[in-house]
Amino acid sequence: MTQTNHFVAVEANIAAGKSTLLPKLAEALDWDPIQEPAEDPEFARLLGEFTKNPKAPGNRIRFQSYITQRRAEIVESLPTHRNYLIERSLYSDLIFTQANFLSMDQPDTEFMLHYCEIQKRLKEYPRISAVVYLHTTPEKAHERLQYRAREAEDGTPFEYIRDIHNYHEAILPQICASMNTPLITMDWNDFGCEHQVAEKILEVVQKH
Ligand SMILES: Nc1ncnc2c1ncn2[C@@H]1O[C@H](COP(=O)(O)OP(=O)(O)OP(=O)(O)O)[C@@H](O)[C@H]1O
Repeated sequence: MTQTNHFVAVEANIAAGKSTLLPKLAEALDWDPIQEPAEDPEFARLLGEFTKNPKAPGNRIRFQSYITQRRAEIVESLPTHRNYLIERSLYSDLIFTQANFLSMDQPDTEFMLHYCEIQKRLKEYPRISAVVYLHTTPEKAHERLQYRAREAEDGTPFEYIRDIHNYHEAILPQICASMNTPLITMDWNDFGCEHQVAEKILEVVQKH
C-alpha cells in the first residue's frame, strides 16, 4: 500500500540535542514525536556494557542488534492518519555499524550480518520523507555529553564522538542520496529554533 503520511528523522551525533528538540518540534508541526528508547532498561544496560568496554565485539553487536530491532518495532503498526518525527532511524544504525566495523582490528562476520539485517529491515521500514541533521562540532557534542552526565555514557572518550561525527558527515549524505531522501542540515552548535526547523521540513516534504 502506498504510504500517505510522513516520517521525518532527526539525526545527529550523540548529545547534539535531538531529544531536547523532538517534542518542541513535534508540537510546532502538530506531528507525533517518537523518541529513542533511552529510558528502556535493556537499552540502558546494553549501552552501559558497551561504553564500559567498547572494544569487546560482543558488547557492540548486542547493543546494535537490540537498537535495530527496537527501531523497527517502534514504527510498526502506527496509525496512518498522523505524521511522525522520529529520533534517529535505521539510517543511524547504518552509520554506527560502519563506524564500529571499521574501527575494529578484526571485524567478524556478525557485523556484516547485522549490516545486512538493517538493509533487510529498511525494505519494511516506512519511507523517510526527510532527514533533519543537527550539525555540531564533535567538541560541542562532547561538551554537552559531559554536561548532561548520564551514567551509562560515563567515560565516553572524545575520540569516539569525533569518529561518530566524521561518519555522520561522510555516510549520511550518501544514505540519503541512495534512498532519495532530502537532507536538511541545521547548524546546532548554537541551538536553533524549532519553528525555523518546522518551516524547512514543511517546505521540503511538500515539494518532494
Ligand atoms: N535547545 C537547547 N537548549 C539548551 N540546552 C539544550 C538544548 N538542546 C539540548 N540541550 C542540552 O544538550 C545536552 C544534549 O542534548 P540531548 O540529550 O537532547 O542530546 P541527544 O542528541 O538527544 O543525545 P543522544 O542521542 O545521546 O540521546 C543536554 O544536556 C540538553 O539538556
